[in-house]
Amino acid sequence: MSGLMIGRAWWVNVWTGSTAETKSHHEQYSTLLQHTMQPTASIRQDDELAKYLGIYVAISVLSCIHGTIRYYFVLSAAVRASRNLFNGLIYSILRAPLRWLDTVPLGRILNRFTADFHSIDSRIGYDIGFFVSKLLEVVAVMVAGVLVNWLVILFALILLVVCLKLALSYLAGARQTKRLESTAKSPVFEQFGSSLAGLITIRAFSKPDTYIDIMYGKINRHAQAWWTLWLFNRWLAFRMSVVGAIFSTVTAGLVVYVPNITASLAGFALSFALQYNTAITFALRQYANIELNMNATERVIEYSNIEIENQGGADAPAAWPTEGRLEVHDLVVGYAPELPPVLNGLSFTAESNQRVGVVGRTGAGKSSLTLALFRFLEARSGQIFIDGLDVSKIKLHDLRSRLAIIPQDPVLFSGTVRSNLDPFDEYSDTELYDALARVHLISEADDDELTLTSRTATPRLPSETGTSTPATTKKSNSNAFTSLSATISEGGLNLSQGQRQLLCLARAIVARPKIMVLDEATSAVDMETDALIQQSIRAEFGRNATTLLVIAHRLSTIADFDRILVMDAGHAAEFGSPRELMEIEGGVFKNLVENSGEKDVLEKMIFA
Ligand SMILES: Nc1ncnc2c1ncn2[C@@H]1O[C@H](COP(=O)(O)OP(=O)(O)OP(=O)(O)O)[C@@H](O)[C@H]1O
Repeated sequence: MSGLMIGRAWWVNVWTGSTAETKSHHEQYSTLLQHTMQPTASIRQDDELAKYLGIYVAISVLSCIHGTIRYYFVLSAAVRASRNLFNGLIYSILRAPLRWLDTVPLGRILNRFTADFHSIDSRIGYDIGFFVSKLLEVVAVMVAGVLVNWLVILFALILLVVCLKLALSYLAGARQTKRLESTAKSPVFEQFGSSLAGLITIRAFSKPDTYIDIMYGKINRHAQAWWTLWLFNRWLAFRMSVVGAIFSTVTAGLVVYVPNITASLAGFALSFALQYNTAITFALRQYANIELNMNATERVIEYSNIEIENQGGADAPAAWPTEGRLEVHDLVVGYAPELPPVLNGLSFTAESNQRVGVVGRTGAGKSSLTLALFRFLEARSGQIFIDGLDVSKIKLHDLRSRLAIIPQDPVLFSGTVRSNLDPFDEYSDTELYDALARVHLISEADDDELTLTSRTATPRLPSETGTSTPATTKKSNSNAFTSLSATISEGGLNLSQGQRQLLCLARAIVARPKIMVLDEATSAVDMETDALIQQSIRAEFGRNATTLLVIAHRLSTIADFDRILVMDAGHAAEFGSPRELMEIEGGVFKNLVENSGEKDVLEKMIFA
């Protein structure tokens, strides 16, 4: 019989693993039951039995308490902590400086928002709750042990020390491996994101297999770390089970061979050994899990503490800018402290409502000027004044909300034509259709018709109407945007590049800012549509309305503007009216006009 008991204790510990807890409960109750059912009167009437039963009731009550703590305090605290972490991360990422966004790969940021937040949301709260519950169980079982026999506690302490030592050894290796595992996940995200973005190019060059191999390589590197982590886990689990089994076996041996031990104490000691072992094993494993998953918290906090753009400053007057006068004084700007400046003492002034064209060779600093205007690049020295107000002294939000830009790469969001044109729902349908007509995404005839009707046309995708090619004529675009509810997919991918630019232009027309920057905003549309749009820009942002800063690769776009800024190596090589610049012998602008291939047209525009 004693041999059977020892054997069973060993079997339960070594081979049942995670179900050991359930088994141990079963064990202790069946032991008690066996004792209760013993025909020996001395055991049935044993006073001690009542004491042990009382202890089990106390453990059950504690179990209810730790259940409550686990679900109502620990988990809800974890949810609150996760929400705070998420808010902190999103706040930082949205205000991260340009340089940080340039240098940190998107995959790393995605990893924080996906895998790390999965650990924080789903694992840590659960692990803490489980750890607390098992810790309380350990305490309860130990208290029960003290009440029964000090000898049992001696063994319990030995077991605790051995398990702690094992857990610490495990953590020393697993901690680093977990870091490696988290780091190895980011390249998988990066590779996936960039492959998706370049899918058409990859297929065009018939290189899908190469990219699949690269992807497998990155997945393998991640899997290596993940596999090693699980080996660590098994290492700990096996050793804990062996130690537990030894502890149970020794206890069972004591029960059999110690003279004068009562049946109730024997039953208690055995069930105690099993339950204590399970509790301590799970408590330590959960603690280890918490520590490893805290790695995700550490990574999120790291990105929440990045140096963000300076948001402070004075409030800009409510109506600012009223005139739209732009002055740039000796502006020096660089992309990073360690990089050379890309604007080197740039100076020019755009008077109120003037149209200024910006030209120059690739890399001359045209786009950098627009970034400096919006303070994506902070000035190293020099100032930008708008209506006499130094833009570096006002709140970033005030500055960026009062100016408008149409960048080289138009930005559209998944939604509808309406949500892209008017994200804050501030304008009527009539105004939005007018804007679409002005950029020739719908024809004037469509606009008139739509203005008269209720505009409840069924949403139609440009692809469904066969107009997914760039806007060319009024007629060919007439159906694409006739419903403001028409769907725009993520990044405007169901539109052509030219249509995306035009939609951005329509968005700017609706907002009617006092200063507007167009960075090669119509570079992807054909000549005919470009000419129509230029007409619209002149009509919409003409005299007494808006100061326009237009970066253009086609000289015809800006040839009749009020001022031309010719940039070279980050400074103003020439600045003046097109006529004045044409009179400079050997001047850069004059050279550009003469070598453009449309000299006659341009001269006609300039000297008209
Ligand atoms: N994100 C960046 N990080 C570091 N340097 C940059 C970055 N973007 C541009 N530069 C550098 O700044 C300089 C000016 O670039 P910018 O894009 O302003 O030129 P550009 O005149 O607009 O050219 P393009 O007509 O080709 O758009 C270039 O030398 C370029 O290498």
